[in-house]
Amino acid sequence: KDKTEPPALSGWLPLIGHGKRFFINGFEFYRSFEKISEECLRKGGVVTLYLGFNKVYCVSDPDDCLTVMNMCLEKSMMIKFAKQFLGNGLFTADVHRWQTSRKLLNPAFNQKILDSFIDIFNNKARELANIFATEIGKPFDHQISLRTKNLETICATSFDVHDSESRNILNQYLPLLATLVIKLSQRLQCFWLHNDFIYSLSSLKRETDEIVKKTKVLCSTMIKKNRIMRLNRASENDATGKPKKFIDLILDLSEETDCFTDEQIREESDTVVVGGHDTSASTLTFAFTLLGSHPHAQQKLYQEIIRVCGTSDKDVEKQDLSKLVYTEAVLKETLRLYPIALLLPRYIDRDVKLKNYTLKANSDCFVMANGLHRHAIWGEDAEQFRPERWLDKDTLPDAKYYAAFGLGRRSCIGRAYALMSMKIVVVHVLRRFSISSDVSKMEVSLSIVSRPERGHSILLKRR
Ligand code: HEM
Repeated sequence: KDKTEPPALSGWLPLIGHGKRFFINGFEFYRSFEKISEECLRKGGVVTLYLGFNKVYCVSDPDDCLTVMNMCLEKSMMIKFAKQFLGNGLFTADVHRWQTSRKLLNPAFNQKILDSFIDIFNNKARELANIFATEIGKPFDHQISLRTKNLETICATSFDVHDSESRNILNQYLPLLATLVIKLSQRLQCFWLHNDFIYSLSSLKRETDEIVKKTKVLCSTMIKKNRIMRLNRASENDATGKPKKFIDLILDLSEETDCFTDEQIREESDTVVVGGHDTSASTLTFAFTLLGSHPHAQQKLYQEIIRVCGTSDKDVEKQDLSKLVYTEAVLKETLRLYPIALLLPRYIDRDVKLKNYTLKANSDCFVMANGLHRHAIWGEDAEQFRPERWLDKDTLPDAKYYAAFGLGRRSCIGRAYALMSMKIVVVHVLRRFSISSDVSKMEVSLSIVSRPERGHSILLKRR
């Protein structure tokens, strides 16, 4: 027996390996990965999982997670399934392409441009609170309006979408994106469809192609509209030195360099929309459910909000954001307990030496954010929702072990965007309503990202 090879996960079966742990519904899939990460932690932080004959390493030891993420920038074959839709956009791109695109697109997410979005963030958060106001006094599923508003926000900050035609596009976009995520997750879970040839013969491929086609048309229409508007505005952005929105930056780059073809602009645009709306919507759904079940934390949060932003309905201002320390702690703690990207899949392109084992080249690896976030480094209360842990620098583990936005160089480009926009939503909602809920009833499901699926409803009371 090769002592450098990590121990196998329990429950291996001939031919299918651990495939049974995948071929299940979304709730069971989430639960399955909770169990895998528990076993992984018990067995020392690294285990091997087999999907048919394919080997996938699962890693949750903090230092080993960092080693993998620093050494391996290539995404695993399973992430590349999403290329059918996102092509060589940042999230799915091969490393070589990714390096160029990431450098060119970083400026679309810098602090200066984020600051210019503050009015949009405030307006959208206020609209959301107005929708919540119609639901007072009865339990309701806040996830639906969060998804809709977040999609509107990401599109309003990345593109110019103002007229009724653009709004019409957005209405069609949301259900198509939701269906696509389900279809891509189905391929991930049916491990025999990981083989490109078998997949090419499947009805799932044909159905997915159909939805991809429709989604591409919507995004391309939005890009075309922006191209025309940009021509009409001439080079106004350059003249005034105003920071460029994502779409203006990428259209300029496509003219100045040969880095982005029309299809690549579409791929990057869809990537930003997909990466930017559902993740924040799920995080806020978790956060409000957790706050509703932890009145003490909610009260502390409310006190901070009225101290920094006041009780009136005025906008959150730029200088308020850094003072919303507990608000940020609540969001980080939510993502520690419920990381939206439960798994960070990487391709192991060379032998990777870990503390006790060696991961062999040409295999896949899941860096398990849920295991890492519940590791002993977080203390004995790692299972509990305790935003205060973020305020105590003496006991808080090093920031490099927090994987909610990924680890290492290939982490989330929208991290600062996400924290800023979510803080503003929390202020607008908490200032107007108190929340109650029962997180013990919440069931989480995993389809690409994790999301609350049942039992997460909240009850609002006007303050
Ligand atoms: C709470 C909100 C968010 C969470 C939890 C989140 C999480 C993540 C994670 C974990 C990754 C890395 C995945 C990996 O290593 O395999 C990632 C990548 C990415 N995210 Fe986010 N994200 C959020 C919000 C956003 C927003 C608002 C945007 C856009 C405005 C965005 C755009 C992206 C993009 C484009 C990538 C790919 C980056 C690259 O490979 O260079 N995300 N995100």
